[in-house]
Amino acid sequence: MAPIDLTPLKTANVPIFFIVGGPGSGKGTQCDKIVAKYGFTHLSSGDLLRDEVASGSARGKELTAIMEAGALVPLEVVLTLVKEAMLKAVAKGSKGFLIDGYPREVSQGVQFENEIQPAKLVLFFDVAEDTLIKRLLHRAQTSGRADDNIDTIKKRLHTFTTATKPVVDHYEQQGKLVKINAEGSVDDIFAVVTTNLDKATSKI
Ligand SMILES: Nc1ncnc2c1ncn2[C@H]1C[C@H](O)[C@@H](COP(=O)(O)OP(=O)(O)O)O1
Ligand SMILES: [Mg+2]
Repeated sequence: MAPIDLTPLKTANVPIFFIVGGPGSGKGTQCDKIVAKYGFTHLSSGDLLRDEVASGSARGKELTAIMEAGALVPLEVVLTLVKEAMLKAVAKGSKGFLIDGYPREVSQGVQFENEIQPAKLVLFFDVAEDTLIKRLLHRAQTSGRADDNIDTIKKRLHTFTTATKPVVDHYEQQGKLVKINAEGSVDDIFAVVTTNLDKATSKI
């Protein structure tokens, strides 16, 4: 496969925020609100993967089996989908990016930042496991997502705890982590989010 030319993305040099949190922690909900207020582009790696599956491509068929097992998709595949989506958005004048659900492992973050550009901040939505399970079972009633069932939820929580917690520690050590208690109401959480984004995006 030919390497992707990332020059337009690097030249745009818009801020990039990683959005991290367990399944059901409210990443999608908060990102919708951030997009409305700041005009950033929200890219959910899970959505990009599900779109690829729905497209029926060969790449999509390989992904189906992995996602149904609640496991992580190979790094190269996710990063390629993210890059393609970022290039499309930059061509349309994107002001910045919310990368939701990525990195899931430290190596994913390192590779992304080496190949594209460093993230400005990492927002971590911190929610207890029993709350996550409650929210996901509730979402399952309307989401139609194959992975919103109790068996897959438990596997995803395990995958999150083992693979993603080190991501949180990694960015904490770099001083880029914003840990947000996300047990409260959507609006209370968003107030904390905006305080941090305003600080990070102010020119002064
Ligand atoms: N602060 C909050 N309080 C209660 N429910 C919330 C919440 N934020 C999100 N939800 C609901 C919406 C969904 O049904 C479910 C999962 O939210 P989501 O935004 O889809 O999470 P994620 O994208 O992190 O998986 O929880
Ligand atoms: Mg989501």
